[in-house]
Amino acid sequence: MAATSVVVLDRGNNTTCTVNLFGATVVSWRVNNQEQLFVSKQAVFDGKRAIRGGIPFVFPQFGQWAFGPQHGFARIARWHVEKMPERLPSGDVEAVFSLMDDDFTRSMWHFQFRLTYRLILREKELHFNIGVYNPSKELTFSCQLLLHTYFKVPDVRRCQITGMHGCMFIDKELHFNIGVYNPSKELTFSCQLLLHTYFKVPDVRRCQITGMHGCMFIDKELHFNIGVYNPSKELTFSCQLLLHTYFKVPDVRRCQITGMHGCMFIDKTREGTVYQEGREVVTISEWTDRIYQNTMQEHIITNVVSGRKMRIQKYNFPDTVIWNPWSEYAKEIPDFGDDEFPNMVCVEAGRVATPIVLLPGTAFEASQILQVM
Ligand SMILES: O=P(O)(O)OC[C@H]1O[C@@H](O)[C@H](O)[C@@H](O)[C@@H]1O
Repeated sequence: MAATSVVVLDRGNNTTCTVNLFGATVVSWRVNNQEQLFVSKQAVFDGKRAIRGGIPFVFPQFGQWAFGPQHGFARIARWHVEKMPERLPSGDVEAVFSLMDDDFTRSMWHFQFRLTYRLILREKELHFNIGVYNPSKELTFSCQLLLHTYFKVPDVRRCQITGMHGCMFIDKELHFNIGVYNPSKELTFSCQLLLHTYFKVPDVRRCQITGMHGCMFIDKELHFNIGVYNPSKELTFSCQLLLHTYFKVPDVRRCQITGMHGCMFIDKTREGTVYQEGREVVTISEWTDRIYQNTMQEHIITNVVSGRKMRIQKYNFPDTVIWNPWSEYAKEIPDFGDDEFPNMVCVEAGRVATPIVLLPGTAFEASQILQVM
């Protein structure tokens, strides 16, 4: 498969959605031949760098990451086509993409995971359904335990043992069944261990003990340090998820964005200071990089392509990031034109402020609907 393989959902009437399998990046969404998404003229399609525009898929990390690239690996990983575009009885077109852990993802993040990304192209809408699964198996164990005690008796033929009357038995040994319960949620434990041996000596004042010369000591007991190793891997993972949507707009200075009023936001242009949004609508007239928390389920962006409105509806995506690099920061982005900033705004639905925690065998689902109004 070439680095830039694409899958096209075609609903007819020049309404299409194009997905590049590199990152499952939606690189185009045309409604009646009108492109709704911004892709930079300087975007690079080399199968290495994240595509600058469209809808990159941010997972498992939003922002800088100590273990891998900014915004995680999903946007630079090769996704699979789970279901090729198919026309539904409604006339809408559906396609499903997926990403699972492999050597590439495990080189940064050792967890097993599976992402499914279902897109449905409707007449004026694009639907996104995302599933994040943790397929790891539980670490609960079952076991048997027995104290195999040998009692000393003068003659076993003269012993009598009570307590078994009426019990079923399957062999000739005497089993003590003892329940063992593993109450752990966390898999990693820390503990201390000590063999508290009482040596019998005639007079402790005459004993000499070697082997401590030069050692630090904290009390008067003799400690034997024994390493204990828990070989289980962590199976529960936490992650962040975000659809980094670049909307195409004729002039970002004329856009208004609803749904943030009263929300707290982290302002990344002001060293992460937290503020509360006092405006009914957010407007953009400078470098903007904000993580709004617990935003409304719906945002409306005014003055997008052809002066229309764009509605964003989101489910299980509590946060909304708003980003525009403006002229000063645009210059620092190699795959973004210096003069392109007025023609885009990123309004990104996600779950980033508090991470998603997935125990083995559990799933998280979220969705977004974009609608041209
Ligand atoms: O250049 P990247 O990695 O695609 O990121 C673009 C922007 O993405 C936004 O989501 C972040 O809030 C910004 O801080 C970041 O600059």
